Amino acid sequence: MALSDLIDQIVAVLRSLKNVDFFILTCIPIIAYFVSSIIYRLTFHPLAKYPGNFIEKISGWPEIYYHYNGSRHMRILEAHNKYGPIVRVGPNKLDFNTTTAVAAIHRDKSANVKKGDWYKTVDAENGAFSVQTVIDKHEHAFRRKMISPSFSEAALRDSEQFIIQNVDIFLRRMGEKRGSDGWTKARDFSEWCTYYGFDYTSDLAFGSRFGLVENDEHRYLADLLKNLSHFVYYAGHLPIAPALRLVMGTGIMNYMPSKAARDTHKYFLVSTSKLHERQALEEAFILMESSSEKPPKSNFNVAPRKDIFHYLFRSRDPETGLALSPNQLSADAGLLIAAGSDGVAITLSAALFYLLSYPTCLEKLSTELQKAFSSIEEIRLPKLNHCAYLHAVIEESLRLAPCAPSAFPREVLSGGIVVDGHYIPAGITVGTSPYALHHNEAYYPNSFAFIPERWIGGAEKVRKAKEAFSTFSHGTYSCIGKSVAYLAIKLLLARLLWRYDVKAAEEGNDAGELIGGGGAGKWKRGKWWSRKAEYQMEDFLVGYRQGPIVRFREREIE
Ligand code: HEM
Repeated sequence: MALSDLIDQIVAVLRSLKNVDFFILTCIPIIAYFVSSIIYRLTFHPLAKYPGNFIEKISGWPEIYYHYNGSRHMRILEAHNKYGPIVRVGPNKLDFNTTTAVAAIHRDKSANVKKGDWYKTVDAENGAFSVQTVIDKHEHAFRRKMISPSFSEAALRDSEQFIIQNVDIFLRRMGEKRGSDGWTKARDFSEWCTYYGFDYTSDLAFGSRFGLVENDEHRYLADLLKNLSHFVYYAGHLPIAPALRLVMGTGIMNYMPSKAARDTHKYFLVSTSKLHERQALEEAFILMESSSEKPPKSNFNVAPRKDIFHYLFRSRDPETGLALSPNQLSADAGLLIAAGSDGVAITLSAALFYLLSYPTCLEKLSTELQKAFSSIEEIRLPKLNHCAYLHAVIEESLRLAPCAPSAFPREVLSGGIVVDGHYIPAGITVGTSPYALHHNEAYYPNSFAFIPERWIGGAEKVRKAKEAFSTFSHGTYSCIGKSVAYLAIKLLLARLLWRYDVKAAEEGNDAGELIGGGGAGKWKRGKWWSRKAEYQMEDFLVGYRQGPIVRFREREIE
């Protein structure tokens, strides 16, 4: 059909409409609005001069789709490679790929920015913000002060023995189901590390483990958290987010058409019920202490452990004497389970993937561990922190697979901000993306290669690498659990490789590649996940992953 025939037919249909006047009166203004806003965004908008993909300059929808589809981190990197260090990634959004921008936006504690509105959706289920999602700067300072005692030196020292118990349970499971050749059956290491993440975190936060490593009763939690991350990641940017927040935390969530939305609701019910369990123990103990009649020995007359909530229940604002509200405690409970589990699990899986891909690095690390420790029990602090190569392997894994790979939104406040010599006015969202920074060749030459040596030796080389390293973020809002994370990663990786030989499993991998990399397993899904030598992640706020699929064999101890 010729174009003119098609147009004639459309006109005929329009003419046949009874309310043709109404149709024209409503359509024309809508079309005019869209056309004029596109023209404005490309011409007079304060970000008009910045480079970026056309579609992202004129609309925020592509970015929402990237949040949904898991490819955001790789698209941002591609945009930087194409357009340079400053890229317009949305009509009102800039992403920077320089260490000077990291300093201006994150390291500078007086930076004229606040957390973006997206944070409002993350904890809407709890009716209160967590320490991570609270937007008001003074309120955040208060929350950070309240949670700090849980992450003191003393608390870290206390937590080591509990992490070790979790590591030992994990190692026993890894050694099960051996064949006649001594090698165990194949297992998805990322899945088991996720279970470990939930177990050690619940142990440190609430003094009792979920027990995912031992049995499957609570393994559904892994899916709940993945779906929650995915849901809040994209839904927090939807134009209907304010309305959505009104129903979050209510029973309506159980009837939402999206499973991810329903799972978000379930996740917070579980984290809050874990908190209530811990609180009941605390209250029963306090009651027992104040009572003149001591009850027979039971769970309740043993002092609860000095876990994270032990400190949080006792924290008071020194000026007002205020404690955290029940909703604020619930929000922190949900955050702590998520924050403590995923980052550690991703790093461990990525580390094993790269060590198997780079056998000389594996050999070097194993030798360091065998030399440093004569028994597995010796593998603990402070000696653990003297293993330079172990530390370098972990830094390199955190660099290549940063747990939260894309920028967290920071909104410029009234008065603007200058970043890399550019004045950015109020209302614009700015950010730096760890995945893009970590693949910036100026800071990490041969950036896709796994080179732990980047983190050892030459002072200038290491200084440069550290400056761009953004996995834990920087400044006021940086990760408060960083030392716990390093301890949980180091203890598991060192004890695992001290005790077991490890190899990639052969089956399930028709491309002959290590699962976890592009080209293998589920990652056969197109251009964004095609780098075969890279540990692949889907960016759903935190990275979701698969593999490596591995086997273990008890090492012969000389
Ligand atoms: C490899 C592991 C980890 C990584 C990569 C990581 C990364 C991060 C990042 C990037 C932030 C800043 C988020 C933002 O700007 O919105 C953050 C905040 C936070 N993380 Fe971690 N984290 C890890 C482990 C942990 C652990 C083990 C805990 C506690 C048990 C924890 C607790 C927190 C808390 C409470 C915050 C909020 C801090 C604040 O806003 O003041 N994280 N983390």
